[in-house]
Amino acid sequence: MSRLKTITVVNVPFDLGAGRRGAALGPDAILNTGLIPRLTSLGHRVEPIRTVNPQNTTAGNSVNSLSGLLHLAEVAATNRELAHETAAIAASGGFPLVLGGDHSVAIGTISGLAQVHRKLGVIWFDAHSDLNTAETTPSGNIHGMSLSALLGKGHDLLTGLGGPSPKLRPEHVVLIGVRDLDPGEKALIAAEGIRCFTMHDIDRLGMAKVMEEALRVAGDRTDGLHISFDIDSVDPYEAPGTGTPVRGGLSYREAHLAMELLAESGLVTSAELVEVNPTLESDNRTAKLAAELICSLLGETIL
Ligand SMILES: NC(=[NH2+])NCCC[C@H](N)C(=O)O
Ligand SMILES: [Mn+2]
Ligand SMILES: [Mn+2]
Repeated sequence: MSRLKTITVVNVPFDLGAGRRGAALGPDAILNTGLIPRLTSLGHRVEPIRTVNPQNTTAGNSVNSLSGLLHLAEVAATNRELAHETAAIAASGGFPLVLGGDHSVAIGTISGLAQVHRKLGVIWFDAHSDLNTAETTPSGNIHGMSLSALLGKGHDLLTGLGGPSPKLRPEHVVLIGVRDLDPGEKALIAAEGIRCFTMHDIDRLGMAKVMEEALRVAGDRTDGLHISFDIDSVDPYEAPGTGTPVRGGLSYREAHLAMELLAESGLVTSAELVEVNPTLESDNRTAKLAAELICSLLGETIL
């Protein structure tokens, strides 16, 4: 696959999947750093931006405490629309670049991609694993349930979105940067045999080795490779503007190295960058980091 891509940015200003508001401002903050001209100067063709128009308001809301899932109707409606976008872009051979929004948008992004890539590999960068279900969630926040939904575990409105469930096979999924797991998530990782590179593994092996193995799991014998990047995988010192920060994360260089190695692999077919919350910082530090990481993923190098 060519290193130069036709990229379509899809904005998803939605944050009802998270426990606090603000990530809906992420797409604008990231774009404001000058991301598009930077991508163009790398040689990519950048199509007009698409924006999913979610019902991102709690007025007349659907907080559904019976199902244990907060704002389920809004999350499902937003992701249905998003799935249409990513499916159409991928089907035309383009590179979908989704800007969230909270991490519940991965449900729509990947459900759309799965319509085109029958054996999609996913590398999921996150402090968390987002493998809760209505039964195991400590919060009710759907951004903590997106990966389990894609693996076919959870509410029908989420698992069945945009095509048959499951969207992903556990053997094609890799988690990187993990350091905060709920008990039910640990059980699911073990039961499904999901490859999980925790911060401990990154400390021991180094990021280069971790990426080599991650690419083998998600990049070999798959027909597409998606990068789902939760900015809270990076240490809060570098990425303070996010809703659920956890100490002890990826360093600035570890995060960039991971993106550079993915670019070198030539295997990546789509990406999303989520959980940037500009209301939690004053200097746009986290949005700038997000834009930089996207550029590294899409071929920017130091030399
Ligand atoms: N995408 C995220 N930032 N997820 C955070 C999830 C936190 C916690 N595990 C929960 O389920 O509520
Ligand atoms: Mn996440
Ligand atoms: Mn997270």
